[in-house]
Formats: sequence, structure tokens, C-alpha cells
Amino acid sequence: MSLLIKGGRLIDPATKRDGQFDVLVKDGKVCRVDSQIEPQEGDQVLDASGCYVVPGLIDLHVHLREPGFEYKETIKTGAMAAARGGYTSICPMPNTKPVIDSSEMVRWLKDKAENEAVVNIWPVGAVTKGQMGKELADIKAMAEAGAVAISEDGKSVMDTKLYKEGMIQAKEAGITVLAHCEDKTLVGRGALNAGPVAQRLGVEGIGNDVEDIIAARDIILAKSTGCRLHLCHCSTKDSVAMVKAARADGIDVTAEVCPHHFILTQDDIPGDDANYKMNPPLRSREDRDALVEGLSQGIMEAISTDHAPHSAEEKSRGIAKAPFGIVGSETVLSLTMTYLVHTGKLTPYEMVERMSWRPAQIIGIDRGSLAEGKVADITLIRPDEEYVIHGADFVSKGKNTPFEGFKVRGKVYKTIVGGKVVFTDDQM
Ligand SMILES: NC(=O)N[C@@H](CC(=O)O)C(=O)O
Ligand SMILES: [Zn+2]
Ligand SMILES: [Zn+2]
Repeated sequence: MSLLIKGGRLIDPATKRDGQFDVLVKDGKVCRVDSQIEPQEGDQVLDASGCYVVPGLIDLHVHLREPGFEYKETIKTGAMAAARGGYTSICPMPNTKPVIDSSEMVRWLKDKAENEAVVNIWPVGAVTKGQMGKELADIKAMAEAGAVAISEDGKSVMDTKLYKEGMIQAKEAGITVLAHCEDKTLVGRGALNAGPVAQRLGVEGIGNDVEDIIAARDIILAKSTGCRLHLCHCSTKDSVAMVKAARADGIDVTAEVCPHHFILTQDDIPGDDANYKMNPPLRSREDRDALVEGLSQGIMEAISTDHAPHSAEEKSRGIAKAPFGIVGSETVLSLTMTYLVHTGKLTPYEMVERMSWRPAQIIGIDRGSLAEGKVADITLIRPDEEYVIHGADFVSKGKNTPFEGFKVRGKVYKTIVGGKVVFTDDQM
């Protein structure tokens, strides 16, 4: 089986290519990249004229909810949503029930994904057993079973001594620490950013300090332990400043930003609508602008979704009571194109760096490259196609988006995993 992708604009930071190239895929691998490849007998030809052809997008942060919360999402539906969003690889967070906190659970997830997921799943193990913050999980065994990182996502490990030991073990095992930064002792019942909007809606606020204190602590620990640290879903301007300073100091830290944080602010919250409730919360204009600037300057090196589906009933409980989290897999590419690329904040090349090439390096996987010989995980994008976002169109079980009704420009056309087309947009 061979597939010839013809006439597209290949954007591949790994090989520094950005231009008109044809890509020949054979046996699931990139076999040849050239300015003109003539189809041979038996080649299936895919017309990519007008499209970007990029290494498959990689999402460092999703929630698949299985096991335990299958009514919100499953491995199968979450992977389908990712494919529709242009992703060929995703990292599910371990805050399931039971928690992914052992080599057995990592293997269980890998096996299930092998059978049910249309995209590659790269497991993330918990830092502590049951995410209880009391005792370290067997980090070495999880890494050996295939975990590419550890994370306590959903919360932070508040016991600094225990966390430091976990970081040392992650370093020894050669895996990355993905940090959700939230000081539990400060956050209280906070539901929205501390400020006028939270006040008006009568809910407790979450200050920037809740994130900044733990981001600072984690960076200091990355320095003392030498572990590879990646900050999840950054939302504050001081997170950007700290990442910049840490990198200047030679500390091995990277960071990601999600579309809701680089597009929306607390001022966009229309009222008591939990589709605007996520953790960390939508912040101020100043924070949002600093995140955009951080992405633009390459301080923030990754864009992730923090795809966090919940049921319609859960999200109808109002801002004070509904769980934190919004879906993101199926809108991220269009939102990034609309708000960062078409506005000149990122070049298409930089977008591919933030959404594929750097994420691959951050977790150390042999993906994010369309060099000859690499696995043919490829995304085709129509950069100028316009449409309106409707939650009802999502294949995810979660429909909880704050971007309902947004008109966007740029759309995923095809998603190819290991040479096989797993998603095609047929709404043309
Ligand atoms: N982001 C969220 O608002 N929620 C996440 C947890 C998390 O990512 O911290 C979830 O699991 O629902
Ligand atoms: Zn988190
Ligand atoms: Zn998360």
C-alpha cells in the first residue's frame, strides 16, 4: 500500500522544510519527500493542493476519562475527537478511576488503546499512588511499561519533599514531569479568576498566586534535581516571566498554553455559564496578552488542549457547582489558525513547532517529523476554510465548549496515522 500526497505545502520543522513538496508513504512510513514525485502504478494519489501538509499534531494534555468516567468520554471517543482535531498522538492524564499509577494500569491503557484508539496514545503515570499525595507511585516501573511522563494533573503534589523525590526518580527513568501548578492551601472554593467577574457572579476567586507559587517551586526543584520539567496549561503572565528566566538560567523547563487561555479572558464570561469554568481559570487581559507574546517569542513552546469533557448535566449546575474543564480537541487547530496564525502572531511553521515538533521532543518520542523513514503520522490542513464552531458537531462525548458560535478560519482536512487515513473532513 502506497499513498502519494501531492501538491501541498509541506511544513516540517524537523527537516526545516517549508515549501511545495510531494510526500510518498509506503508501509506506514515516509518513504520519499521531493519537489515532484510521479505516481507509480498502484499509488493512491491524494490531492493536497491548497493544503498544509504537516507532521501529525501531538497533544500533551487530554483527559480520556476511562476507566471510571465513561459517561464523559472513553478512550475510543476521545481518540476519535483527537483525530478530528488533527492529532495523531495524545497524552492522556492519569486522573481516572482507578488512577493510572502502576505498571499494570499503564499496560492496561496501552493494550486498550491499541485495540480501540485511532490515534497513538502515550500514557502518563501519576506521581503518587491514587493521586493521594502520600506515597510515590512506582515511577521506574511505569516508565518501563511505556509511560512517557508523570503528572499529578488535576492537582499538585503539595508535599515538596515527596515531589522532589518523584522528580529524581523521573530523571533516573528518563521521563518528563508534567506539572499542574495549583497551591491547594490557597485555592479554597475558588471557581473563577479572582477579580470583578467572580465578585459579580458571587463565587470565590482563584488568584494568580495559586499558580505562580507552585510554578516557581517546581522550577526551583527542576534546577536542584535536573529533571525535565514541563508546565501544563499556563495561565498567568508571571508563569511566562518565570519560564523565560529559568531558561536563561539553563534550567530544563518547557511550558504549554491552551487556546482558551490565549484567546479568552474573564471579561468574556457572559454570566453563570459553566462552559467558561476550567482550571486554571480565564484570567485578565494582561495575562492573556502575555501568553500570546510568550507563544510568539517561543518562550512558551507548546500548544495543548487540556481537553476535559464533562456531561451536559454536570455542566448545567452553574459556575459555583459544575466541575472544572472544557473540551478542546476538535477546535484547537482552527482557533490557533484564527487567533495566532491569521493575525501574524505565529507563522504556520511556528504553529507546527508548537503543535507537533516541540511536543514530540518534550516527551521524547520519535514523532513530529516527516523526514524519510519516519512513521507516517501526517495532518492535512485547509488554511483558509471558514466555518462556525458548534458543539453539537463534536464526536467527543463532551460538548462543553466556550467557543460555541465562533467563526473560525483554518480546518483539519485529513488525519493520517501510520499511513492510514483515520479522519477525513467530508463537510465540504
Ligand atoms: N482542566 C480542568 O479544568 N479540569 C481537568 C483537570 C486539570 O486539567 O487540572 C479535569 O480533569 O477535568
Ligand atoms: Zn491540570
Ligand atoms: Zn488536565
